[in-house]
Amino acid sequence: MGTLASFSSSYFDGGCFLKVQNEIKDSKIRKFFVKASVASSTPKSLNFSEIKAQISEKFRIGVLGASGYTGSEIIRLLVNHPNFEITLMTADRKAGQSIGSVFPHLVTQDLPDMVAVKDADFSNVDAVFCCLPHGTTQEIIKSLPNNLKIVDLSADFRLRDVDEYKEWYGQSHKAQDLQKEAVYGLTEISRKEIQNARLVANPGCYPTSIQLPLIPLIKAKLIEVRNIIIDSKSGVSGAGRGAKEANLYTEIAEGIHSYGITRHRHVPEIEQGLSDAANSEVTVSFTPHLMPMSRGMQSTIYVEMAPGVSTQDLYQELRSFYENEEFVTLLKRNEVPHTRHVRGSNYCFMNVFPDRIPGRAIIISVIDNLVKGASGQALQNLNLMMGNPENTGLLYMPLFP
Ligand SMILES: NC(=O)C1=CN([C@@H]2O[C@H](COP(=O)(O)OP(=O)(O)OC[C@H]3O[C@@H](n4cnc5c(N)ncnc54)[C@H](OP(=O)(O)O)[C@@H]3O)[C@@H](O)[C@H]2O)C=CC1
Ligand SMILES: CC(=O)N[C@@H](CCC(=O)OP(=O)(O)O)C(=O)O
Repeated sequence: MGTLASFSSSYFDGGCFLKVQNEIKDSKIRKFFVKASVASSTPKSLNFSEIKAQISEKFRIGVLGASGYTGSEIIRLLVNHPNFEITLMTADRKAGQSIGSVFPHLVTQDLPDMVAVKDADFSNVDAVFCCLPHGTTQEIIKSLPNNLKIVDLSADFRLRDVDEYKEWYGQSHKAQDLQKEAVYGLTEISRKEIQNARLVANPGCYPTSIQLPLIPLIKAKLIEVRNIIIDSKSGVSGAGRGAKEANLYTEIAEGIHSYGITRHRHVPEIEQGLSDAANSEVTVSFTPHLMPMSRGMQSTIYVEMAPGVSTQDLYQELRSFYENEEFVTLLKRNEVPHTRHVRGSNYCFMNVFPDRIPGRAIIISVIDNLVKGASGQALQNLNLMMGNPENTGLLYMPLFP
């Protein structure tokens, strides 16, 4: 099998993987190569024992809430991950079912059946993605073995102030010690802290699309922190898979509507992140809208620039802040970000435009709410926490058309 090393180097050096792929007889090793092809960071050449070691030493991953939209999205990403292997999946009403029966698009995957959280065996798991509704999440996380690394996709550990949590989420926090430990996981902003965290609070989808463009501009003092107006739009998968009358096709199709006006629970999360960046209290006007599309999110943000600052300055700042970032892309001047151009990917596309009113600018950012707004960013974070290159398993191009 010494030839494997040359297969690997010929693939990694020459990009001729498809040609050699069929010559690799061992299906497990072939699978490894297929998976490695999505990880840009895979070493240039590996010998056989290194390959074996990588195959057998995958981290064992639990997905809590595998029967939901963010759960199924993390599974979609994980099945092609070279260093992670799903060993546990949980559901609530759908406990006992196979993933293929609940999500037919995943029927080809050989995965464990879903079990109830109370019946889950965590001895077989190194890390979990917690894709559960807020409120229930904190109690479940509190009951997990404390050697597990956790990325929580719910809102339960995002707000540092437990009184604020109570005010916006209508219940007292039941895991306040863990809340103190949690690191807010906006990857591009808090990479170092995330690397050393045991529990990461993955940001909400709206806050991700809003904070990514605003934090660098606020830190550089290029925009006024008063008078920030944010208009956001989300696809319906943002509301989860649970059946709700308000999310019926007839209620969503052929129109859009605003909701949560002045009181959406992402307001304190957005203000917490922007206030940290400003080192002073920031308040925002934020109105989300529901769009007749399954996935995608756009935030259109109206800001007042600091005296003497131009949109060119905002553009330059975002360009230098994100120039080495894999997943945040500042488009060329005048190019308009579209949600359809990031669909199914972990990218955030953004741009800055001069307003007609002097001194004001309009910033547009787009993400896929289920990927950069949820499961993709969660995987980016767990990669960091487990010592993997951050982009591992995330280099899918957007699905278009
Ligand atoms: N959808 C999105 O775009 C985003 C969602 N989030 C957050 O991620 C989390 C998951 O969201 P999403 O996947 O959309 O939600 P879904 O409603 O689609 O899925 C919820 C999951 O949790 C399980 N579940 C529900 N109640 C319980 C319970 N009491 N005990 C154990 N398991 C339970 C469900 O199981 P079963 O199906 O068997 O009932 C299902 O697997 C939420 O906190 C959400 O706010 C964050 C960012 C974006
Ligand atoms: C369209 C839609 O309903 N979206 C959800 C936000 C999704 C999200 O990010 O929620 P978490 O904060 O729980 O993670 C909402 O407005 O509540």
